[in-house]
Amino acid sequence: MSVRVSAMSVLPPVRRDRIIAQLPQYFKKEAALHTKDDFNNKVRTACQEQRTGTVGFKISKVIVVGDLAVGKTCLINRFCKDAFDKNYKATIGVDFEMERFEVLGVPFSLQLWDTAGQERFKCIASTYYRGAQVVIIAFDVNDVASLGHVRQWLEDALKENDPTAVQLFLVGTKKDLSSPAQYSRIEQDALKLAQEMRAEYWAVSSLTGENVKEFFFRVASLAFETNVLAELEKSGSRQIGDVVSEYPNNLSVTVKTMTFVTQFNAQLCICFRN
Ligand SMILES: Nc1nc2c(ncn2[C@@H]2O[C@H](COP(=O)(O)OP(=O)(O)OP(=O)(O)O)[C@@H](O)[C@H]2O)c(=O)[nH]1
Ligand SMILES: [Mg+2]
Repeated sequence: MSVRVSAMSVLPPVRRDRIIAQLPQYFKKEAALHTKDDFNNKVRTACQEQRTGTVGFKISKVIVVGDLAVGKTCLINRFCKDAFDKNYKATIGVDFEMERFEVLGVPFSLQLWDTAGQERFKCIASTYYRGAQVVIIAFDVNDVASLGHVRQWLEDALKENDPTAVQLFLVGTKKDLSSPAQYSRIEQDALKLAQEMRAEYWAVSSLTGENVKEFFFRVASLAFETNVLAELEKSGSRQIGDVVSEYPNNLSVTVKTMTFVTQFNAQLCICFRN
């Protein structure tokens, strides 16, 4: 019995508007994490053949950082709840939302961490930065200073994470408040910064909803693609009998044992349901 089937049957089905079958396109070609038209071929094939290992069970951590009142909470609320609040309520510490997707037929979840931008809450928030696969740095396209602080936010977020493993996004918010001329001026600087940081650039409006869904779909898709590729690399180099994990007390887990544990967990899921 397939482990994937049992896990899916325990959870409610993924919302129909969270199903991703095509790779969502970048916002700006000059500042994209990659510019390919479609998912990596190996990833597509692995999904078709149900060879995605543990990816379907994984939850990828995404942190959203940036100056106070740039619109981090509104961005998450627009996507997760399709809601917008014009009144500012500062985030105290952190908050998080879970979003479940189905990418190329495989379940995939993002845990979206909304952090505080206010200086006095920053030290609480920063303790939650660790273990992020995706870092989203938000700035207000109508506030040059908030763009100027992006590097500091990046530095703080990367202190707690492996800089080579993190996927970075730079997001300009409140696009609805800027005129086309004003916007294109700040966009030039933002694109330059995104290129230097190796981040993918987006501009959104949580008030109108412009680009919000497209943005999060792109985040989910690129995080998923990276996870499947990593999983394929791991399983490609793994042979039956190989030691894949060493515990301090000299207990080692072999590939054979791992398979047994996975099957055992799947059985448990089924017992739990019944
Ligand atoms: N016009 C417009 N206003 C927005 C938009 N996004 C957020 N705002 C407003 O900006 C203010 C701050 O938004 P929040 O989402 O609370 O900001 P935040 O970044 O979470 O702030 P902290 O939690 O303090 O870090 C609120 O009054 C929002 O209504 C937008 O896209 N357009
Ligand atoms: Mg907030």
